[in-house]
Amino acid sequence: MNFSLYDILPAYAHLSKADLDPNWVLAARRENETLTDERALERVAELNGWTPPERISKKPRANAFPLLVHTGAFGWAVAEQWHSRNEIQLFGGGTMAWDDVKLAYRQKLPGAGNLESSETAFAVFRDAFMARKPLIVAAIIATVTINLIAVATSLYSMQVYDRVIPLASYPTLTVLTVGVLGALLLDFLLRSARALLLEREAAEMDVEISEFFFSRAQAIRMDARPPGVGTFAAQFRGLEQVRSLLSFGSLFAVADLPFAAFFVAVIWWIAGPTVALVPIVIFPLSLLLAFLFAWKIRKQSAAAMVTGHQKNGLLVEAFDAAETLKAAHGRWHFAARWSRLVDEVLGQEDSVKTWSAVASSLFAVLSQTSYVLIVCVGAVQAAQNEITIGALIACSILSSRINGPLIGQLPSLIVQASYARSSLALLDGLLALPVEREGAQGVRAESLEGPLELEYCRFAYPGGAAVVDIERLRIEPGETVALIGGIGSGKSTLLRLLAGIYSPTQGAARVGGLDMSQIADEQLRRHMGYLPQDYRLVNGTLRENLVLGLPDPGDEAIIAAARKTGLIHMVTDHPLGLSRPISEGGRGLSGGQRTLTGLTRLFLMQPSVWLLDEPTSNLDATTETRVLQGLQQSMKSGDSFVMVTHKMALLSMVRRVIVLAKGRVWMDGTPHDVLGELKEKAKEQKAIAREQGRISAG
Ligand SMILES: Nc1ncnc2c1ncn2[C@@H]1O[C@H](COP(=O)(O)OP(=O)(O)OP(=O)(O)O)[C@@H](O)[C@H]1O
Repeated sequence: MNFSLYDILPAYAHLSKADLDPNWVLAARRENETLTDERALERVAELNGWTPPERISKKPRANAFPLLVHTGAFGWAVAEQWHSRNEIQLFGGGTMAWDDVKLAYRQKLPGAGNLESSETAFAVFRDAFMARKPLIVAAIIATVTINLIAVATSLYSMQVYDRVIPLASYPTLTVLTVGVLGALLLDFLLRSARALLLEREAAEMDVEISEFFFSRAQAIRMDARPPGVGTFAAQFRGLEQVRSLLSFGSLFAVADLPFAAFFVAVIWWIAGPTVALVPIVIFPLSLLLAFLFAWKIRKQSAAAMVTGHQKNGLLVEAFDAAETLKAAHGRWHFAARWSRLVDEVLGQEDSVKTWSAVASSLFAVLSQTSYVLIVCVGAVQAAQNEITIGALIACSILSSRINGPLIGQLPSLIVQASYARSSLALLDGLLALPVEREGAQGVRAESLEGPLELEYCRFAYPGGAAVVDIERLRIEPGETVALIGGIGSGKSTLLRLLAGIYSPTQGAARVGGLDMSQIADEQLRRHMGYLPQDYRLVNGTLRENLVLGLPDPGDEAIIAAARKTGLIHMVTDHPLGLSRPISEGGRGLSGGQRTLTGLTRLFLMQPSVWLLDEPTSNLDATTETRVLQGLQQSMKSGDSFVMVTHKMALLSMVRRVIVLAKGRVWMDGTPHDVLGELKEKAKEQKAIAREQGRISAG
């Protein structure tokens, strides 16, 4: 039998603790790939946009496993570890001689980033940078050579003035000119190669870093997410600010810094300490001033950045809540807030701009002053025959090299550095937020079958009091439960805790005896089918929304599920059917249509635990009946079912009702008992109200 990647890649992802996108197969299936041949992995990586697989040519060490191996006889397999000196252990049982392995690969799967690391944002950039050591070494060699060539051109001028002109020595001039032109050609080639190579690498670094931060942001625990979407998104722009500071252009400027000392040494060597004293004083003075400016604008640039993010947040909110704003005639209120923020940003940026303009002029003047003083001091020395005219010319050329490139870029570098510093602090804040189940690193249990349990479970939103406080709650497999209670009593929050979307602030939430916070997210999500109250769709097609995060079951299964929920009308009413486009957030669809899409997705998913938050609140009576029948058909006998509802009529479809009040379990029993108790309580309250009415009337 010839095993294909279809069979073994999920096992490889499982062993490498990676979160394999279930739709990875789609692209290959579209191309009718069998994925059994030697090149299959390279093609899969290319079709899915993954980084190309790393070929392992030498005998791997124990820490290099798991590996994907291809053998001529059996096709693809996953090597788990060494079995003996020359044999490898294969996933699913069996061993194989290493010599029989034709090809071995390591494949980096997207999202398999080291998300649990508590690195700082700076460390993320630094590591990406340091991972490219050979290139950095090449860049350093090029930088050294380019600077040496700069010395060569100044020495050329010195020789021309001192040796060629006085003696009219044309052969020497020819030799020197050819030599220096050759050096300039080399300079051009080195600069171009350095820029080309490094910019290409910089683009790769960008992809790597932005993917890291994107996955990290997506992995942030739901209950720890910052509330402002727009503000949160704007923080991401900080990545670009840091990136532009760390661009190779600015790094070259900084790399030139040590050469300033080298050029001063050359000036000293050519013209002696008196001339060298000029750059020795002016260069450090420029640097000192640069640090002073940086310190001066730091506070303002940080403030401008925060306000800029708030501006972005307001913009997103204004678009998101456009309908409410229009209905409430609240546009002016937002316009006023917008103008206030714009003024604030302008005010804060104003001082940054002023200081950077002052810095620009000052550095330009300092650079000129350095040149003038070198010429002036050099002229005195030349007049006293202490140095030659050639040496004077060479020193003036070198002075422009000391103050030129770096000092010229300093003002913009200072501003960039200041913004980048604030951005790094914000990105650090993002990295400090707790992530779900450490990305893909959680425990992968054999099975999650078993009860849902909460024990001494308290949950509070950031900065708030506990909204759920439950000592013990156990929902057995196969149980059907309705969660009811007044508005704001904590039903939705409790459902999210049961779904593992939120983690308890105190206590534990378990499924099948395992703490949910320990279980790999992907396994937990496959087990738990959670339908939020306001189901949002994502930009794409209806089909994409229906199979989001699921292995594509094919159109027939989708249509069958859509028939069960009634979503089928939405499919047949549109000329594009399942390919009907869905706009961001599912705008353009009714609330009921969005809920049906979410429900159909759950039917396709076939979870073991169904957690539905007011699933029928947007549905008409006929659709509600159809959906409930569909649910009963779709649920397997051991599936647990928990539904938040305000509709008392729905209690007949469950065996247990839990009533919440102020986040605590107030009543818990069969629908008959709970409804009876609720009626009793209502009667008591009426009697108390009547009594109070009589007393106050009397
Ligand atoms: N994202 C949030 N941040 C802060 N507080 C929240 C958040 N979501 C809900 N709350 C608060 O938690 C409490 C419980 O809210 P929850 O949505 O769980 O109640 P509920 O019983 O589902 O209400 P409803 O019947 O209105 O849907 C409420 O007081 C609410 O104000």
